[in-house]
Amino acid sequence: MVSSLWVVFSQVLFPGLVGTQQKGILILGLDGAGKTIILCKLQVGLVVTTIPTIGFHVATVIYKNLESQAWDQGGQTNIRPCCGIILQTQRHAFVVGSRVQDQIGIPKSELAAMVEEEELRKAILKMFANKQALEQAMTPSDRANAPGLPAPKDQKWLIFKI
Ligand SMILES: Nc1nc2c(ncn2[C@@H]2O[C@H](COP(=O)(O)OP(=O)(O)OP(=O)(O)O)[C@@H](O)[C@H]2O)c(=O)[nH]1
Ligand SMILES: [Mg+2]
Repeated sequence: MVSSLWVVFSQVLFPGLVGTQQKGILILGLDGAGKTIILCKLQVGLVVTTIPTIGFHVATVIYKNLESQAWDQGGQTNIRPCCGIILQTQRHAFVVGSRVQDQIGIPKSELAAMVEEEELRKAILKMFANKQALEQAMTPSDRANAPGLPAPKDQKWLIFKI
């Protein structure tokens, strides 16, 4: 069963999709942000117990006219070796936790490394502020303005709560 999260996720990443399409998604973010849970929820509609991802976790999600291969990169994994995958992947989602303590560890270097790639300079970065159901969660706009998330130069970016 595909969850309503996938409807949000796919519409944010691929607005106005027409006809049957195959698309790739790369999910990046700090360790513990909730990337693997999101991918499992997208894939099987269930919230599962996770362990930290070492390397990549790859899953195919099929919903209506969209078949997507999603790459979930462990937050402790160096971004550089995966640049080839980044460049082949049509869309990129950056997940941040929305609790104050999620700012510790700062995704700045990860994000900076990503947007520094020449091919991604003109990309629109879609960021997902996760853990919104928690009482102490910051709003997406507070999260976007919080320390540690640089406003990338010349980079349009959008933030969505999940
Ligand atoms: N309350 C709450 N907890 C969440 C949410 N998403 C993830 N978590 C918790 O955050 C922890 C880490 O989730 P993961 O999905 O494993 O995080 P990850 O981003 O894949 O982490 P790495 O694989 O280390 O990069 C788990 O204990 C989850 O239960 C959420 O939306 N709400
Ligand atoms: Mg993981």
